[in-house]
Amino acid sequence: MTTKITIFGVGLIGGSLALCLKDKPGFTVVGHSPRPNSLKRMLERGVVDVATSSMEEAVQDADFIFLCVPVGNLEEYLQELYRLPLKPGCIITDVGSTKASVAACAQKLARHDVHFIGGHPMAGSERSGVDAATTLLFENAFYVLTPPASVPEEAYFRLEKLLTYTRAQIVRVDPVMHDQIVGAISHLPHIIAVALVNQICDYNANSELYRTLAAGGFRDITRIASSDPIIWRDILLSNRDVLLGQLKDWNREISTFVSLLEERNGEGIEEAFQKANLFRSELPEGRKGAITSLFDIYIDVPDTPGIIGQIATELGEQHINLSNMQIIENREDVQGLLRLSFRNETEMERAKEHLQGIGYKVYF
Ligand SMILES: NC(=O)C1=CN([C@@H]2O[C@H](COP(=O)(O)OP(=O)(O)OC[C@H]3O[C@@H](n4cnc5c(N)ncnc54)[C@H](O)[C@@H]3O)[C@@H](O)[C@H]2O)C=CC1
Ligand SMILES: O=C(O)C(=O)Cc1ccc(O)cc1
Repeated sequence: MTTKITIFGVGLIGGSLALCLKDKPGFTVVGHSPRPNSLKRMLERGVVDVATSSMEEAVQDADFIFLCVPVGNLEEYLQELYRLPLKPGCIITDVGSTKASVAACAQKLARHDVHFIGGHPMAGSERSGVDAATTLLFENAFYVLTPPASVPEEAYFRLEKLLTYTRAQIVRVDPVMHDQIVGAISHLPHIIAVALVNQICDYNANSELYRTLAAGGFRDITRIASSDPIIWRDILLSNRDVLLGQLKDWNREISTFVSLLEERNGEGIEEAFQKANLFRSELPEGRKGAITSLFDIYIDVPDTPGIIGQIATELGEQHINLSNMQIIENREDVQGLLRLSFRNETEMERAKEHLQGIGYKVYF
């Protein structure tokens, strides 16, 4: 007997889930999109076994249905789904970055023959679309599930078992609590990163030097400001009430710094840094958090045409997943410094070893 898994919205997250589940014994992965181009691309990339624009065909006999569309579209998808004939016992889940609104919607629609369990894989990136999908995305990350009390344990365990293929750690959280916590550690930092980049963008209108000197660390800490505008518009609007409260607290934190500076209060500044230092030192290590870390190495490269392609091919041939690459400084006839970013330490270590082995000088 085959297990049919249907995915609506085969983009970064839907495509990565599809890749984790496809080719597993007894599984058939079906991708849905209303757009012919998306259907063609998901088949070309080989992330699904079957691609269809028919919602009825997609859900017919499905054991699991994943909604991986933007948060703002989850309600309309749920409403449509609940009108269709579904396999008794079918589990519907989503991957949205907020959980309270979708949980409330599913509770209103409730159907006795199917189970809705909200989900949120707490890993991702600033990139989007099926081309950015990867099997490694969820490895070593947390995957939040928010089952309502009405869902039988048997159904919860069935979903939990399926998700072991993502190699993420499942955690069970109340949806309202989820939105409070994820608002603070993911949504608020995205707002702050965008506001900070936009502030510097405005300064840059007076001198291009702002952009030039913002290389390196500034670029790293504001990576999340490059996230998809539609995905993030929906997340912020969905978690609006929580974020309005947290932004008030943020304003208070910033006002404290304004006062400390106005009063030239050096002791207060030291205390603020000490408090932050202590809390940061206690953050868990060795597991992906809500915001993905990048693992970077640097190599000297000659300034010759096609060098980036050569390095990418070298790593590709070793099946090493490169997340990003950038020339830091490259003048004609001078050695350039190439930054290579990886999503995990293992890939970074393999790249380091391989590049050293073929004669590159590697810095880390
Ligand atoms: N980007 C990230 O790192 C993470 C995102 N999420 C959540 O995952 C969901 C999907 O996000 P991503 O995969 O990043 O986005 P994406 O843009 O890569 O994929 C979204 C998919 O939904 C489809 N789609 C877009 N607009 C649609 C619409 N109006 N109606 C129907 N389909 C539409 C797109 O064609 C695409 O296949 C969102 O709910 C997001 O909150 C969860 C964890 C991490
Ligand atoms: O780019 C990053 O590191 C992210 O912050 C990814 C991310 C985006 C949305 C989520 O709900 C969870 C993780």
